[in-house]
Amino acid sequence: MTGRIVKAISGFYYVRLEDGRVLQCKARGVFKKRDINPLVGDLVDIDAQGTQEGTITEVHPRHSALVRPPVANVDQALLVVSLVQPPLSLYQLDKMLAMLALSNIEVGIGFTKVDLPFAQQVLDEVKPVYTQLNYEVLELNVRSGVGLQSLERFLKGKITVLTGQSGVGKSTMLKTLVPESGALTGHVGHRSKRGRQTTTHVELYPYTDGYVADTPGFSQYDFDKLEPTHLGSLFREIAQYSADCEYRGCLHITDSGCAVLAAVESNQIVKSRYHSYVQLVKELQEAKARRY
Ligand SMILES: Nc1nc2c(ncn2[C@@H]2O[C@H](COP(=O)(O)OP(=O)(O)OP(=O)(O)O)[C@@H](O)[C@H]2O)c(=O)[nH]1
Ligand SMILES: [Zn+2]
Repeated sequence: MTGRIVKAISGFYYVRLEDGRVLQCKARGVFKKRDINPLVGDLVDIDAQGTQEGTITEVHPRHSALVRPPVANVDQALLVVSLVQPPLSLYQLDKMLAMLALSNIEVGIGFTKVDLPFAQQVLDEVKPVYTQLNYEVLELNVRSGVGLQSLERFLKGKITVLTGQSGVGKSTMLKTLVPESGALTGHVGHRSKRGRQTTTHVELYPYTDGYVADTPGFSQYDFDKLEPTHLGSLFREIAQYSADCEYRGCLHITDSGCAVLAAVESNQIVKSRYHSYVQLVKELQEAKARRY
């Protein structure tokens, strides 16, 4: 039988079969020897023992694997961002887009709380910036169900991780999409704020022949080790214009004659995006300095 690992806790893997049953499984001992570590998201073969338990006998090849959070075969992320309450931080948004680009995950942006005062104004300002960069942008009011059809289309048949800052509406969204989700685990990663950074608990919830993953968030660990000169490749428009930048190893911040700077001055690159980029270059330089 073949199934998908939807949860892993203390050496047990919870494998969901095509008929919807979930079996509690152990991994075969030989995996350790072969250095195979089954991950949530893996497609696996199992031998069932009775109706509740089984043994994982084979792990199918993965098309991707994230380390922090540990989850395999993720197709895309939905970056959940609230327009107001908490207020939109373009810097945080651009930083998370860059982090997801580093992990090589496709990403859509879900703006939430469109129903609240001033949200529409904020949306009108920022939406064109990101659609112009070819990000899929969803407008959502998770409480009342506005935008749920576009969300359903976005999630269909894919394994999607929900990510975003605290308070933006991820749990509300998950509860709306998968009403049982709250009852099952109580969102280990989300509820205990103090334990949040240390827990690596990931759970996949079946949704319209795909899965939605509830994760404690993406780690900054690998991002902080990034060379500042590589950051430009994670900003779509900066990557595009830096092809015309003649300086090797250019940070596109000070050199006159830099093609990226020229594009910023002529408004072909949006100023807020460039500000986020410059701020992040500084942070990476500081992180690098701390390492030596
Ligand atoms: N008005 C409005 N409120 C929303 C919407 N989505 C979520 N909320 C509210 O925003 C608050 C935070 O939502 P959560 O779903 O807990 O946010 P979260 O992203 O899971 O936050 P953490 O658990 O801290 O990671 C709750 O009071 C929700 O009811 C929305 O679209 N519109
Ligand atoms: Zn340059």
